[in-house]
Amino acid sequence: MSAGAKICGLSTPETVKAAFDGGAAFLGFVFFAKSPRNLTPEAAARLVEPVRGRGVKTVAVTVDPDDALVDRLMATMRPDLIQVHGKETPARVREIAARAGVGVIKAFSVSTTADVDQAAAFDGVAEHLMFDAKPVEGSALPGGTGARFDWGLLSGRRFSRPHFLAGGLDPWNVAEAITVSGTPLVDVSSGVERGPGLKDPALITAFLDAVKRAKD
Ligand SMILES: O=C(O)c1ccccc1N[C@@H]1O[C@H](COP(=O)(O)O)[C@@H](O)[C@H]1O
Repeated sequence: MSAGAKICGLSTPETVKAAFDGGAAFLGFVFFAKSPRNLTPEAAARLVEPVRGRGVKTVAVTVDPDDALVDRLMATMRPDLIQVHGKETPARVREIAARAGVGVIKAFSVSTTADVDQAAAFDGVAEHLMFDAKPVEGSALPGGTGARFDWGLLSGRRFSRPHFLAGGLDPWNVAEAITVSGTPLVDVSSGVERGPGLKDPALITAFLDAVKRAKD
């Protein structure tokens, strides 16, 4: 069975359509002021309307979200999942899931085996775990930078629910990343862009085709 894919940082109807038509399992929308992909919850609500209830899961990507943002997202965009990409604890992940009434994707910054090990405390708490590359020192963004980590660190790792590999994936390397890591889910942002925050429908299609062809 091929891996499932999340296309992250969508901001136009054309790129939402390309991701949906290409068979993405998850569509991600970013709510982080420093990101070139930042949206308002109201803008994201308009973007997800055409695909709501059509089998694809929508994801609100956040960094240490406060309760006000969680409430606003649930009142407008109504995502299927909330991704948290900051320093959230297992207790905070539980709280966000209970408050929102939807599952949480907890992201980790990885450069060593120990970084992967820390995820054990969230297994069974978060709906999905996501392993992303550690950003370079001083980066304004915790994700969406195109940085990669050693995919082999995930080889043989099993969790109670399917996990994501993220960080520096693109249409040309994703098949190898799936083979090396054995990951069931992949996530991409900058690797399907022609400039910061500018998603390219043709690159989205190429990425999803490469995922379908990959062998795990
Ligand atoms: O994409 C962003 O701008 C972003 C902002 C804040 C938190 C997370 C963000 N992106 C996440 O990082 C992964 C990997 O990005 P890339 O493929 O290396 O560019 C992305 O898919 C999002 O989940």
